[in-house]
Amino acid sequence: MSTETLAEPLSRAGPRRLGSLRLRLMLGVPLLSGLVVAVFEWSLGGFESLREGLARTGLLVLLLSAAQLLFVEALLLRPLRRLAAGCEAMESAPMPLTPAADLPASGLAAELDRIGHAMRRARGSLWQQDQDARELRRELAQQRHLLEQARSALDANQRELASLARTDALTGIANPRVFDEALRREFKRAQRQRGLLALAVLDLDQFKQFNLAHGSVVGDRALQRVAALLNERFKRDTDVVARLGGEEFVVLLPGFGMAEAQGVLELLRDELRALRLPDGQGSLTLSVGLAAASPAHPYLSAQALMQAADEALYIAKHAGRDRLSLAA
Ligand SMILES: Nc1nc2c(ncn2[C@@H]2O[C@H](COP(=O)(O)OP(=O)(O)OP(=O)(O)O)[C@@H](O)[C@H]2O)c(=O)[nH]1
Repeated sequence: MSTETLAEPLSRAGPRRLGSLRLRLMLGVPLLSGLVVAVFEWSLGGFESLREGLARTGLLVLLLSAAQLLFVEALLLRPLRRLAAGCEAMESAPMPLTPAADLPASGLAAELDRIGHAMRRARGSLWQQDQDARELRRELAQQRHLLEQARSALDANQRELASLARTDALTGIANPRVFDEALRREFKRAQRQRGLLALAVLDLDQFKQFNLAHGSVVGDRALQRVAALLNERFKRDTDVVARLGGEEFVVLLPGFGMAEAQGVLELLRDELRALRLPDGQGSLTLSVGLAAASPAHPYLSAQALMQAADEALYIAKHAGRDRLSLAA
């Protein structure tokens, strides 16, 4: 049974109810006893006079009342009041515990005091457990909050890592791995659908000289400008622009044949030549090797298409740079 259940009826027996109990005992028991004695004596021989009988009965009632008052007060009501007070105290914060040595040693009062004492101890212990549980709940909420923060930081790190694994750190465009995947995917699609696929390898001319003349920091910014220009020019969903490494870039144009791709790449070369480089540091030119797969001009594999574009670039370089060369 919980202490609340135990405490309720006892604490409800407050001072008013105990007072009424005392009144009933004080009046009822002596009157009843006096009446019984009077009837008994009268049956044995009767009183000499009615007055004498009434006086003896009244005296008896008074004596019994006094004795009963002492008995009820000392042995019953006082301990009950203490017990009720203990129960009321259980409704609030724990009371300081009475040391066991202070409790009466024996008798009804001692028993009731022990019960009250035990109930207060139980209440104190429950109160303490409740406090501990609240503290634990607070700590748990804090830990949960920290865990949420750590989880979202981890998610952000994972997203960043995934992005780093797919992009070129300097320019932010796709890296060779992403390009390889796209080339294989688009080549298979073009084969399946008997479509067109153009592939251009682009290499900045004399970039070593540019770096030497302007420094590698300016060289880095020039590479970023070129990447941004490529991104702007080739922005269809299916276009793929990547940096293969150093000053070499690649563009994959699904749906484009040789002539169409050549047209946009020549425009790009013009734009690059006119590109304002950081701090007005001269200009750059571009050599391009272009290959295109079509039903009329198929390639055996994606690697073969790539190799054809590479060979075309080699020819453009050896023919004097700053030009676009078509694969045979
Ligand atoms: N600033 C900068 N330079 C780079 C980077 N990667 C490669 N390079 C430089 O690019 C230059 C490439 O030189 P080369 O391979 O000789 O090519 P090139 O000078 O452009 O000559 P051609 O290709 O024959 O026209 C080297 O000096 C590299 O150090 C980079 O990320 N930043």
